[in-house]
Amino acid sequence: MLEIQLQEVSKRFQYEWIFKKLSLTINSGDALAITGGNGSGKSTLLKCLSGVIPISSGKISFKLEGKEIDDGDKYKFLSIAAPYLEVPEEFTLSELICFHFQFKRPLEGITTNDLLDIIYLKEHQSKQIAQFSSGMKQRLKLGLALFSDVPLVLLDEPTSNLDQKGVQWYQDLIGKYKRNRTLLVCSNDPREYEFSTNKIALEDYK
Ligand SMILES: Nc1ncnc2c1ncn2[C@@H]1O[C@H](COP(=O)(O)OP(=O)(O)OP(=O)(O)O)[C@@H](O)[C@H]1O
Repeated sequence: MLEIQLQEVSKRFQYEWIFKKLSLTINSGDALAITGGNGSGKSTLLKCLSGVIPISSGKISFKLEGKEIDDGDKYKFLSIAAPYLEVPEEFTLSELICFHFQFKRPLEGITTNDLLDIIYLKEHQSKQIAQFSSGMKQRLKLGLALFSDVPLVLLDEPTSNLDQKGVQWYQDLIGKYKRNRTLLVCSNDPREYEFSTNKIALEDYK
């Protein structure tokens, strides 16, 4: 059971405040939509939450079964799919999945073969990622994030580069595999977060 608490969290780049005094509790199993116009700070907030970049003030705490997790260990409990996160292009698909699951265990009961089927890329398993289309890469990123056995899944613009079939696939995937995990989705597209249980708009924290 992972609980995330944000206490008066603010972030600025040089003299530009991106968001200010954001306080929020995200309970285990919540599906939170983080909305806001272009440039409002959605990706910045996700990066702060994952520990990729520091916050300017306030506190973000992760508590697992009531015990606070050290900042340096937070990455172990989360997975991310985002447009700015690249996957190593020199690997084949099978090699990459195998590599990824050496660091993050797959969801219980899911094998590499299952994942290849679910992301409908089985016939491309021996192809180098460099030769993937943008939609194929996106299905791969979503698959790796959702099928990692972590209590927190962070998704930034999850349907970017997906066609209509891909959007439907994404919605079905969340329905089937969210399980009891916490999900945070940064988005401007309601189709990406229609399942959400809570929603914040970053315009409210300027
Ligand atoms: N490393 C950085 N240095 C300086 N400014 C930055 C940096 N990263 C982001 N910003 C600024 O922070 C603001 C928020 O950007 P961010 O990418 O978080 O917005 P967003 O809501 O995710 O936008 P979009 O919907 O277009 O993806 C922008 O003004 C952006 O220029």
